Amino acid sequence: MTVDRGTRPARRPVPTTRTPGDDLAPVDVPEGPDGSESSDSTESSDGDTDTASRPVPEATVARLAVYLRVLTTLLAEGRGTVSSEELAAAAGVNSAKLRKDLSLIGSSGVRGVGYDVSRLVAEVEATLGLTRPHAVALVGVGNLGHALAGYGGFAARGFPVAALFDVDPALVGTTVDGVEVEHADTIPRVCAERGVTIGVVATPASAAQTVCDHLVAAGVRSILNFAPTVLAVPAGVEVRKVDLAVEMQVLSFHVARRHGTVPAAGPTATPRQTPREAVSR
Ligand SMILES: NC(=O)c1ccc[n+]([C@@H]2O[C@H](COP(=O)([O-])OP(=O)(O)OC[C@H]3O[C@@H](n4cnc5c(N)ncnc54)[C@H](O)[C@@H]3O)[C@@H](O)[C@H]2O)c1
Repeated sequence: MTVDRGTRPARRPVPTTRTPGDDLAPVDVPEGPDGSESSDSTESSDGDTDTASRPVPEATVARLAVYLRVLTTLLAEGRGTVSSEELAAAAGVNSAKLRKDLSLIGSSGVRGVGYDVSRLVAEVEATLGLTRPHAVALVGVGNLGHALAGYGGFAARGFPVAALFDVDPALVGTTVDGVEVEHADTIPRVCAERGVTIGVVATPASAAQTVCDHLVAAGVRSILNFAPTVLAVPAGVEVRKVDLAVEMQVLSFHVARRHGTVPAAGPTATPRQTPREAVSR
């Protein structure tokens, strides 16, 4: 899966207050076996005038979102600065990795002081494209969709639910958290009118591609898909697939490995059971 980096806003200039060689300098941290960050791991931001044009690895993007959650809490508490160690601990990563991540977006701390919280929030938000809210349309207001639509945390983090769609006559016309459920036939018109930028698909798999096509036709370029199917989209449209069962399978793998029940070399081992469905992310 890829992350659309083309729309990333230009990085704000960062004052060069860091002392050369201080302990907050970006550190080269080798990444995991997927090698996802290897292409960027040997460069420091020192003297690099092209940080904003370099791709930010997807694993870093995911961690930036976690750092932002911690930072916004600190900001709300009135904190002016935070050390890399404190921020890393709160985010659940090691501090070298955190410094490396932040160096990739051109952020650096000051020795003995740490990072300026409000400036770091602005820099991470700019990198994640969060300088303006993203109107979200959710399609399929069933068990999952209803729960997602009613979760206030999305709006609080810049993703207000602007539209809800379903085809069930019993649902169309009802409201969830003040937003009316409209018929899915109106997706193109309503999404265009409300400037929807993110579509969430929470329909059965059989309806997901059609729904996705309607969202794309309405100009939606980012889709979060909960349905257990792979969606085909044109170039320039990003799809992220969420599958909690896959996450649990990964957890299961780690538990099994800890207990020594997973052979080191999988291909030669006798498979326990073939999964009914292979899900790609
Ligand atoms: N990714 C995950 O971790 C995860 C977890 C739970 C459920 N799911 C998936 O999410 C989807 C929804 O699950 P659920 O339990 O809420 O199902 P549900 O049956 O309760 O809800 C589905 C809703 O989609 C609506 N719908 C059907 N066709 C539609 C269309 N063409 N346009 C608009 N709406 C339409 C239905 O009327 C219904 O309200 C399923 O595909 C399910 O497999 C994924």
